[in-house]
Amino acid sequence: MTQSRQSPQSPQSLLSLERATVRFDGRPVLDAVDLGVAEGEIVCVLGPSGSGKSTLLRAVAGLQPLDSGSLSLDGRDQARVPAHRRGVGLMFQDHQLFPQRDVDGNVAFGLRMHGFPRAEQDDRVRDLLELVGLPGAARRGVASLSGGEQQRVALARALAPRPRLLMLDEPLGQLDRSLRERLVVELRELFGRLGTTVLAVTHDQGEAFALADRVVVMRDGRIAQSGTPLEVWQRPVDEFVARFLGFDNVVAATVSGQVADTPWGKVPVPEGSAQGPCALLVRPAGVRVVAAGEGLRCTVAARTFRGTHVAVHLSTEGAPRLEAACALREAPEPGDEIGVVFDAAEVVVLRR
Ligand SMILES: Nc1ncnc2c1ncn2[C@@H]1O[C@H](COP(=O)(O)OP(=O)(O)OP(=O)(O)O)[C@@H](O)[C@H]1O
Repeated sequence: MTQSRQSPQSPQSLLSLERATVRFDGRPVLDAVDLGVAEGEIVCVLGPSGSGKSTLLRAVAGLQPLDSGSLSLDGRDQARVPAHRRGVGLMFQDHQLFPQRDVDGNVAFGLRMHGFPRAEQDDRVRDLLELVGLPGAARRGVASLSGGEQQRVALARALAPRPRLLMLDEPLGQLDRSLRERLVVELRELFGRLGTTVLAVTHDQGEAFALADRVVVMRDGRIAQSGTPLEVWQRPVDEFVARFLGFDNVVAATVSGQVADTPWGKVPVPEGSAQGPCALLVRPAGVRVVAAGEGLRCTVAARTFRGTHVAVHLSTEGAPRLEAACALREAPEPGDEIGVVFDAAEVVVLRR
């Protein structure tokens, strides 16, 4: 497994979970999770529905007690610390703004709760609205704002009490794709500038990879893999993570030396790959189309335009379909008979 940069016990960890476990009806929904989040780090937790992401956030926020294991912030155990004393900020998917209040009333909410003097509240609200790109919006009613603007107000509200840890649950879930892509870049820049430590949960891998310093993939209450976006993308550890990331060229194989025996024939593997039976991933970029008569014989079944390339779906006798990533001008047509060779640099031997 790829190691995270911080061990859960690391003295630099702002947040540290050790064997954190939550059970519902006897079933572990968080199952002995070890996780450290360093000061200033942005960690995104990814995983399919029901894998325990929200339960993890709720446990850190103090909304869900652990059944066993421990959770500390700044090295202090939080078992007996109620939610409102943990100094963490939470922003949920449906951002739950107060519809009857204006923007100022929403952003200043936490500051009023904490008894900040009025002048300081006003200063902070002004600064935060500037920061999230809504200068001068303090008097607007939240109902008159667009979805993206409401999201920014929710973010300003979560940031206002200057939480030492900001937690985001599907922060951009409701928004359309182009707005999400823009906001995620802005968020990363904003958190970097403020030095905010962030633990975010999303099921959108694009969002997680764009936002995070480190990605944590969860499966059935456990951490399947943790690493930088590049590490996880380039070297998914097992078939679950590979398929979750959208890779479909995964087959059972047996590695011997620098070659794997697969239903697609012999596939070269990188030097030093683990030997013996495994699951094998061939990234679409490693499926190279060559002239018919060379390599593995395939027929083009379909093509999908993907903006930067064309995904070409290939059928071949007696083996699962293969996806190849082809340059826009070079993609073969459906029905074409072609040959395929594999590029070892794009092949990953996965843990069984
Ligand atoms: N209060 C509860 N009582 C019983 N079961 C619960 C409770 N809260 C969550 N669960 C169950 O725990 C599992 C994990 O739920 P959780 O909400 O943490 O998953 P998730 O990864 O956030 O999913 P999603 O992406 O759908 O929000 C699910 O099977 C869910 O049904």
